[in-house]
Amino acid sequence: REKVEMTKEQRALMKAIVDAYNRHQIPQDVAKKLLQEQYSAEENFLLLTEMATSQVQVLVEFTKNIPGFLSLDREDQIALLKGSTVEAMFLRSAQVFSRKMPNGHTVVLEERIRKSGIPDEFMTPMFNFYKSIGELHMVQEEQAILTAITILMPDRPYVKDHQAVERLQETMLNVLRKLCVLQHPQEQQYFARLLGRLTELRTLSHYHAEMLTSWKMNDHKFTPLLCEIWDVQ
Ligand SMILES: O=C1N(Cc2ccc(-c3nnn[nH]3)cc2)c2ccc(Br)cc2C12CCN(S(=O)(=O)c1cccs1)CC2
Repeated sequence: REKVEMTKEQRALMKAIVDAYNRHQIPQDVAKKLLQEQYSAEENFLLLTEMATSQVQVLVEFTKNIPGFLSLDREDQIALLKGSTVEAMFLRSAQVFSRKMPNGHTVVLEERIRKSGIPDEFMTPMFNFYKSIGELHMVQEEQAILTAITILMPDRPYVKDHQAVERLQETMLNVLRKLCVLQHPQEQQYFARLLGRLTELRTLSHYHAEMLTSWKMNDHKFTPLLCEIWDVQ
């Protein structure tokens, strides 16, 4: 098998994306609030909403730092952000949640999320996804690039310049493919497994859209940013 090596450009691109991914984190006090006391379902929901709002802000900042993103057509930039936020947020939540939270906390958070008015038929696929991400033991470079690949999905609704997005995503996929070979030499199909998670994310985002409707019915409140990005109300 030929020796896989990253080019100088690929290493620079990877560094830029990882730095952006790590630079923007949600304020830990928000996540900590979830862990503190026992709240009612409504208060839990409000905390998750607050956290989701910070997550979206963090994802917008991360996206702006993806090399090439800001040179895309402005309306396409918006279309990519709106189309990918739920998937990118769930991917990042699963990554951070399994890494950041000491075991005891995960149990508490799981129970808080369960008790926040999220329907069970959504909890199961969500936690299956979260576990399947944890089992991959992605290095942070893989996490950051996989998140960028999710955002640069050319087939999002209303994207006009399909080619331009495809070219950017292709560059990321090439870096991720090499990275997987270098980081997981024993697992031939590791790269394919990572991409398989993106399919699982699409299913989650369909569930999420359904949930939004039911939350809207039971007049759950969302922040202006989430209403804007999720077309709520
Ligand atoms: O909140 C979640 N969590 C807990 C969580 C998320 C992120 C951090 C964190 N810490 N530091 N950086 N990030 C900590 C805990 C989590 C964990 C795994 C998966 Br899969 C998914 C989630 C959601 C994502 C948002 N939804 S949501 O349905 O969009 C919704 C919005 C409003 C009310 S409910 C709920 C589940």
